Amino acid sequence: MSQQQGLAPRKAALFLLDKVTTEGKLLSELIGEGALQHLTPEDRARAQRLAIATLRGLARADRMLARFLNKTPPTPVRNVLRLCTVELAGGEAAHGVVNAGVELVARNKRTQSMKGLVNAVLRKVADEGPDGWARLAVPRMPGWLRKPLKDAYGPQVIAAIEAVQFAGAPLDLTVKGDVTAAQAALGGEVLPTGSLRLHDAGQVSSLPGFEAGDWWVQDAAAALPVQIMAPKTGEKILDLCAAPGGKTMQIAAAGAEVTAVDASAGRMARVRENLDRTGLQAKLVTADAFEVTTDGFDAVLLDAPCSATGTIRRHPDLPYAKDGSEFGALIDQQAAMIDHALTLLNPGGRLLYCTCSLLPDEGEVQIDDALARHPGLTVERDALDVPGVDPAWRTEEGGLRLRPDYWAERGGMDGFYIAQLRKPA
Ligand SMILES: C[S@@+](CC[C@H](N)C(=O)[O-])C[C@H]1O[C@@H](n2cnc3c(N)ncnc32)[C@H](O)[C@@H]1O
Repeated sequence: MSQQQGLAPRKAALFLLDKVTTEGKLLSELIGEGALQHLTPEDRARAQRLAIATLRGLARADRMLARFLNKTPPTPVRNVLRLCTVELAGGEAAHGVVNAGVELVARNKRTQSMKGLVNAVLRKVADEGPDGWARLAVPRMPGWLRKPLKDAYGPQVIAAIEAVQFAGAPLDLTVKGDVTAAQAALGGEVLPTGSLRLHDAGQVSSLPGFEAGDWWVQDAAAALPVQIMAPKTGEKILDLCAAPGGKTMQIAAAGAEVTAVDASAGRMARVRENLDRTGLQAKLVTADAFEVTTDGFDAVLLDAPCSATGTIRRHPDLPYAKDGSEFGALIDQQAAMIDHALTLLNPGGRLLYCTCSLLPDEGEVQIDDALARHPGLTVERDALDVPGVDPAWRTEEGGLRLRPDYWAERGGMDGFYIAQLRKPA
């Protein structure tokens, strides 16, 4: 690869890093807005990989760099150093990475005066090599997030979660038909809960069965809410926050009549694509959940908008893009959504509430509060009795707490909270 070719994905990765660390943008938003569209597919994939790897190793890169810096440089220079440090840690040829780092700061008028510093620091980082990197501590989550999670789970659990987050996530698939046939085609491991887990899967759309719609990507933890809800053929089920549609497809595949609602038209387009690819049926409604007034559903799935703090294994940008300031509003909205969802259910119907959050305020506390607000509402402990679910994951109020460090030796799982409520008949 020529020097010039190597620079384009690095420049794009830096653009992403700068936006995440200074403007609080998520990678998915930036990529959705077309931030990588000018690149070739190969460079696009490389830029994305670089940005993700850098964010995953950010705290460790800062620790390494702190040894060689007297003071923190301006963010654009700091991000070049972080990116190159992570590349060097991954075993990339030192001269190529150091030259690229110097070139990246030299090209920008505001940073070009620091190219000598970048050159000197990156040479020292290169001397440390992957071994020096491996000796450093596992990166910690930023304090704003680590503190409440440490209060909830204790320091040992948080260290275990951070280790899994740093390791990254394998690819989990939910298979529409026979999982052993899919395993024969794709390899991997069938998890105790029935998802198929692939390590080093590569490009998803090139995998056998993608075009045919035999499966869809869905973390094993994210597949559990619908397994717990256990939709039946002919039931009328409302999926109130449906996009991109993983759970909608599970409900449809079970033979239920599903109405999928989401407020985002862009994300709803993904549901349409997913249904078309898998040949599954659902009625799609692009609307705010609070505007939905059609009632008479046997079950409602409320996969509520949340902090997404359970998905950091796959989305290492989140701790750097967010600061917790939006979470209070999300928690209030979740409670209001539970109350609204209950109005759409038939008497005796079930409400499956879940969030991909690690914060008890978005899980256990929501269920405690909902039970207190709605006399006669009950929580269904027996529903949690599905294959592969460890009884130790159950919580006091009757839900399921899934943590990223569960199944750590297999690659972990997303953090999730799941509970099924029953409306009085
Ligand atoms: C956790 S995601 C849902 C994931 C989805 N259930 C799945 O399994 O693929 C939450 C979704 O809620 C949607 N959302 C946020 N606020 C909403 C609202 N007020 N009404 C409806 N949907 C909303 C977001 O657009 C997002 O797609």
